[in-house]
Amino acid sequence: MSDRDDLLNLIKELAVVHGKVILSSGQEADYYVDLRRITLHAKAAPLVGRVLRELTQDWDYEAAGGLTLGADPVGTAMLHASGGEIDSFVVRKAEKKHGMQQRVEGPSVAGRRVLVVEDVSTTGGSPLTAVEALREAGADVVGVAFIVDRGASAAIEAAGLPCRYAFSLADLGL
Ligand SMILES: O=P(O)(O)OC[C@H]1O[C@H](OP(=O)(O)OP(=O)(O)O)[C@H](O)[C@@H]1O
Ligand SMILES: O=C(O)c1cc(=O)[nH]c(=O)[nH]1
Repeated sequence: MSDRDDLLNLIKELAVVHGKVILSSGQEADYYVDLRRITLHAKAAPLVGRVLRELTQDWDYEAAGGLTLGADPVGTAMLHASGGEIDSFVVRKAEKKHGMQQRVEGPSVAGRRVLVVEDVSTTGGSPLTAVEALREAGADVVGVAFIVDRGASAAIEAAGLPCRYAFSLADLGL
């Protein structure tokens, strides 16, 4: 079995939760894909890194990350995966008020080509918030990549950014 097959099986087994939930956007839904159960899982996290590196292997970027918290272990998994050295970064939901007062944490992204990642995206609001903060920090955003697309890829593309994802809702049987 491939890394992609192994990751898909783990997501189906561990992360799909049925029942009424409120999503980040305020929308109501009948199921949740809790990918923190995957991105923080000993066996699944390395698969996330390899699958997203493979998915974006023809894109030229020097660092990967996104809006905290869902994106954080995705960027870190990619940093640890083979395929050439990349950094990671964390985009805070708001600028830190003390210390270095950064919105984007990690090695500087100014003047560098970066990839925005997410665990799962529904509206595109979270990755597009990260894109805006990264551009303000002087980064060149080359594209956006998710583990699961819950419908956001059209909004990302409408904003003029290429978007790729490892799995659709149909892949998950949802
Ligand atoms: O913004 P959307 O494109 O619709 O995507 C949904 C967002 O919801 C989740 O995070 P959540 O807002 O629950 O916050 P967390 O990462 O801090 O847990 C997920 O990690 C995405 O960031
Ligand atoms: O839209 C969201 O907030 C959302 C949906 C989902 O399935 N999983 C998740 O972590 N967030």
